Amino acid sequence: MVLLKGFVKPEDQVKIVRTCWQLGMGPGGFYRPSYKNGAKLNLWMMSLGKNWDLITRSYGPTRPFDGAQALAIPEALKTIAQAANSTVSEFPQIDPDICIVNYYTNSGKLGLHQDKDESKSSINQGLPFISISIGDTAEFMFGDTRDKGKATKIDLESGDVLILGGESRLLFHGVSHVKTNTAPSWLKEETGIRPGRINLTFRQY
Ligand SMILES: O=C(O)CCC(=O)C(=O)O
Ligand SMILES: [Fe+2]
Repeated sequence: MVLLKGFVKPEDQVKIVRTCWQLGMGPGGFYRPSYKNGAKLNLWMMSLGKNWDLITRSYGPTRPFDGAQALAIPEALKTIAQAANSTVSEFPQIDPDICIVNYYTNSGKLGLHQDKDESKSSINQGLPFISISIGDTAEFMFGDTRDKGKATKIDLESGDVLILGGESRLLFHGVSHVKTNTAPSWLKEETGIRPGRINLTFRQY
C-alpha cells in the first residue's frame, strides 16, 4: 500500500470536482445503492466504465435498477490516476477500465470490505487500484480482517492518492467517518463543492 500525500494538484482537484458533479447530476449519475433487503449504503455512487452492482457483486454494462449505461471514464481523470500509478515502481501500471466514484456526505461511511469483483487475473496479479480523495477529510481504516477494532486508521485528505496493489490488493478497508468542514477553503471557493467527500477508485477489470 502506498499513500501519496497531496499528489493531486489544486487545478486537477478543481477539475475532478467539476467533472464528477456534472456527470453525477445527469443520467447514470449518483444514486444510493441498495442491498436486496432494501437497506442502502451510506454513500452516493456512480460507476464509470463498467457498472458495479451491489446485489450481485459483479460488473456489467448497465445498472439493473434504472437500465442506465455506465458513463465513460473522462480521459483527464484517468490521466491523473495513471500519473500517480507511474510514480510507484513496486506495482504494475494499469489501464483503468473502471472508476467508481463515491460521494460521502458528512454522515457518510463505508464498512470494512475487500475489493475482489475484478477479474481473477487482475486480482491474482495484484494489479493496483488507485484511490483519489477530494473534499472533506476521511478517516480511512484498513487491516487484515473485517474487525474494526483491529483496523489501522489514517486520514485521507483532499488531493491524497492511495494505491493498493500486490500484497495489499485484498486488504480490508473502509471509511469510518468524514470530518465536517475540513475541505480546503480554496476548493470550496473555486467550485462551490457541497460539504462531504468525493472518492474515485480506478481499477482494471
Ligand atoms: O472512499 C474510500 O476511500 C474507499 C472507497 C472504496 O473502498 C470502494 O469504493 O471500494
Ligand atoms: Fe473498496
